[in-house]
Amino acid sequence: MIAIIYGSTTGNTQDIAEKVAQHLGSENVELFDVKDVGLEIIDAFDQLIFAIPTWDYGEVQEDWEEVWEEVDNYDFNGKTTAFIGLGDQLGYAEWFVDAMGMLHDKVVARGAHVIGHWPVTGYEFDESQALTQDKQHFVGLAIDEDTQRELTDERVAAWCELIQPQLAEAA
Ligand SMILES: Cc1cc2nc3c(=O)[nH]c(=O)nc-3n(C[C@H](O)[C@H](O)[C@H](O)COP(=O)(O)O)c2cc1C
Repeated sequence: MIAIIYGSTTGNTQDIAEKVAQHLGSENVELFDVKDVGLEIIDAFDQLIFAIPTWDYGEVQEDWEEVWEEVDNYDFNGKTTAFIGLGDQLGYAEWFVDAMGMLHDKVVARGAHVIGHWPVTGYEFDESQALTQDKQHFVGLAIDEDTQRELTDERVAAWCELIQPQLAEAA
């Protein structure tokens, strides 16, 4: 089973988490709102997808903020992990999907095996904390419901196809 753990203030990240669950097959996925369940469920899953929007100029979303310090208490060794970040590349071009990068860095430091890097092609932003070292990829799926909503469905579908074989391998 795959756990998708999300936080969402205005519902966009929840929508994307649900779309990803549909693509991966609802029978393979359990969805958790971090506001309701916290992080304890991490221990019960070896395949995790974290979904997090960025708020307030490069800050993590409020429900993630509540559990932020606790992330460091978990051991992610042996866990296959992917990330989804929501943001607005025009309105917040200097902080685009920063929170995804911040969460990624914490989880990687605790041993996670990360899958699902996603090309920066097709996005326009100035800076992001969620880039790989060569700056050619995001560390996970970047979704912009504010300015590129029309691209969301194809991005979600393509990203799910990308991660699905790696999830199957890890299962
Ligand atoms: C006040 C405010 C601040 C925001 N700050 C950022 C930001 O720093 N970086 C970014 O990429 N997006 C930013 N956004 C855009 C949100 O991340 C985006 O609307 C996202 O889809 C919200 O997800 P949610 O509905 O799951 O909370 C901001 C939006 C608002 C309204």
